[in-house]
Amino acid sequence: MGRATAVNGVLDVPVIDISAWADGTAADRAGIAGEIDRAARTVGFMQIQGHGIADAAAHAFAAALDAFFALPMDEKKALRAPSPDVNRGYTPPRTEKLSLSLGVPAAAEDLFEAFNVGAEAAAYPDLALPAAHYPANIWPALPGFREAVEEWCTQAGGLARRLTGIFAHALGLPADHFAPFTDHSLDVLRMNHYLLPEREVPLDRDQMGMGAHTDYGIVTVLWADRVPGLQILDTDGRWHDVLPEPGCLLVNLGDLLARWTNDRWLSTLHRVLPPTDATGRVVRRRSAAFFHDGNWDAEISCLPGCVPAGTEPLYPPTTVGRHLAEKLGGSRAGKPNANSPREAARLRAAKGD
Ligand SMILES: O=C(O)CCC(=O)C(=O)O
Ligand SMILES: [Fe+2]
Repeated sequence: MGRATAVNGVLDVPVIDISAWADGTAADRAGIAGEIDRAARTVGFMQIQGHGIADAAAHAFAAALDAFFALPMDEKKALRAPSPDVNRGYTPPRTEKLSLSLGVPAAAEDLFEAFNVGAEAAAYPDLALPAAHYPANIWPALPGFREAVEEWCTQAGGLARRLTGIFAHALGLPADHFAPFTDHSLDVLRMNHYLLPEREVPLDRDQMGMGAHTDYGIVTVLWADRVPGLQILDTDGRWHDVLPEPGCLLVNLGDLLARWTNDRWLSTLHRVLPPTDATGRVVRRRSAAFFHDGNWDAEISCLPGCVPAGTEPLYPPTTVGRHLAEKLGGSRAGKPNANSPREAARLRAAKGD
């Protein structure tokens, strides 16, 4: 595992321009893959420039997200999933505890409200996928909302898939290595909104916007307001603020890449503090995490080249479906996940704020 560069205590989340990936020379591609490998080994987060997603798609998506969260609470609550196991629809504020996805208790429910959409079994009629893992989406009756959100999923999903091609190169694997793990990937978009009504009492110190967690899948494409709140944990156990540079999308690696690479690549712990202004008032912040999580039935075990001779892999084999169910059972259904001991230990060892 490498070490991230901090300058005056501020962690450098590398900006990586991938625009030359498609048509560049072999040297261009090797350069991009090398930068990705370095960021993946040292930080687990990166800022992708040259991603090719038009500003117009981001603006239309942000407008849709605003229109949704501005709906009256009773209309939003009518869009809740029938049970917490169904990772779709609306999640009211103070419903989830993300740190339970690691099995670490939290004093209070996380502040965020969210709206989730994802891959549906109906999109793969030939595969007879289980509806429990690929449930139908729940859409609000907001003109243009579904179109803007689906377009964002197409764009973010395209970027995630392009990135897995770069990851394969960076790991010395065939270009299409990840294809059999992702041809019916369980992708989910979680739109997050951090806001408190004016009348709320001041927040407790341990109130989280979103509790500490790692992302569960392969790779996350994270669109976020340039409002402080997001923090990532470095390999020395210190939290650092992260703000995306204008025009960049944040990208972070999820647990499956850590498992495949035996922690050569990092699934970085992150959290969101309640976003506040200089006077300590909570201000509005928006983000949207597109999770490229892999096929629910894909088996995940360590890549052969990543286990040093004479040692055992750091993680036991699992399937995407089992791993996601354990994680979501923690965050959404309040059942502490006992199967993330390595990530939980990293959080427990984190230094105070
Ligand atoms: O709000 C953010 O910036 C991060 C959100 C996040 O980590 C998530 O949705 O998994
Ligand atoms: Fe996350």
